[in-house]
Amino acid sequence: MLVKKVVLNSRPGSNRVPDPGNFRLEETTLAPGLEEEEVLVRTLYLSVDPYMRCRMNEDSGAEYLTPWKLSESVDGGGVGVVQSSRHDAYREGDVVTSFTWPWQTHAVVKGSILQKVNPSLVDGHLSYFLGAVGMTGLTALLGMREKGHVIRGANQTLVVSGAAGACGSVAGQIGRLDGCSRVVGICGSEDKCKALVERLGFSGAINYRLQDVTAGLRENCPDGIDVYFDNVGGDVSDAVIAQMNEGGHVILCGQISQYNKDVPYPPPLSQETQENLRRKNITRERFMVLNYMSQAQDALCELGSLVTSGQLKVLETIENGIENMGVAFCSMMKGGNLGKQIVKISH
Ligand SMILES: NC(=O)C1=CN([C@@H]2O[C@H](COP(=O)(O)OP(=O)(O)OC[C@H]3O[C@@H](n4cnc5c(N)ncnc54)[C@H](OP(=O)(O)O)[C@@H]3O)[C@@H](O)[C@H]2O)C=CC1
Ligand SMILES: CCCCCC(=O)/C=C/[C@@H]1[C@@H](C/C=C\CCCC(=O)O)[C@@H](O)C[C@H]1O
Repeated sequence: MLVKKVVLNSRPGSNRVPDPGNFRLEETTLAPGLEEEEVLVRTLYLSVDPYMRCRMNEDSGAEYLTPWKLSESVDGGGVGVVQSSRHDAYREGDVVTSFTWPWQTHAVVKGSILQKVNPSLVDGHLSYFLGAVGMTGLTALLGMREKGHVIRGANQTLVVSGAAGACGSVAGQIGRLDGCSRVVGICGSEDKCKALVERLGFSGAINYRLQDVTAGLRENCPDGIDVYFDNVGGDVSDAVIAQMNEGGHVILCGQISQYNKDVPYPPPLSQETQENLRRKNITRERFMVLNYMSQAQDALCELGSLVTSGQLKVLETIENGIENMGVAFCSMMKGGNLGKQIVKISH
């Protein structure tokens, strides 16, 4: 069978913005037949995610992220359908997902990398398994619950950076559903600010590209900030932490503003921000969703029912075609996405 695949064409270098030319589309032939434990899958949707920027480097900077190899098939989150199987757990027609799905139109994979999913959990919106009812939704839900210390009725103000993205858009909604009295998002466009307030029920939104974040926070958070879901790091996070209340909590989810720079993860904080955290006794704990996979099944069921009941709104930006994987990835890294950035590969 002739299939299309995306390989890593070149590395951007650890201090540069990635370019679609860093990826290359190739054709390859899948050998007929399957070995024992193997499964032939057809790809429906692929995910592009910020951590992939680190996998483009020779050294990813994180022990759990393997660098992609030059001229080899790239991989990441994917969802697809089983076409044939020599693994006991999978049958033709099953819908399956994986964190390490090859960027190919079809692929032969080991059954052990797949998990079977139930389409009714997402009312048939299978791309949600890569977003709100998948890895980024889990990150938002479990990050808020494990590190946010939200107490219903405690009149807490939550601020979310990267608020119109995949994790941020869910984190803000979970904060509201769990009882925060004020939820303010920080994001990079007027359209995104509008979507947060009008579609997702955020109390307010700040466009960090146009507005002074410090002034915007003073206006939107008159009682200070109790919980901060941090997706971006850098200057935005310094401004948020400066207005946090005594005993507040920072959920250190990601630091995308630093991923095109040659710095360790998490990147070092300024003296002033370190002093703010210490003086106000603010916790700032790193959260990694992969460390909480024992809670994944229950959390995915909760996310699924919040979505299907309409309590959790899903935002997605869908690009079409495997040839556009690099375009979609680079666009997401620059803020081209509203909600989860997905690439549709086949029907
Ligand atoms: N800890 C964990 O287990 C996990 C962590 N993450 C982290 O969560 C964060 C969000 O990921 P995800 O939801 O998938 O991605 P998003 O859907 O949020 O997409 C990335 C967004 O980052 C914003 N951005 C890009 N550059 C900057 C910058 N310099 N300053 C501020 N914002 C910027 C852009 O939005 P805008 O228009 O607002 O600039 C862009 O849309 C990332 O840091 C990621 O690494 C993700 C999954 C798991
Ligand atoms: C170094 C930057 C990390 C920033 C945080 C982040 O985005 C973490 C994301 C992970 C991501 C890892 C995915 C797959 C790892 C396996 C692939 C491999 O390297 O072989 C996600 O799936 C879970 C998050 O914790």
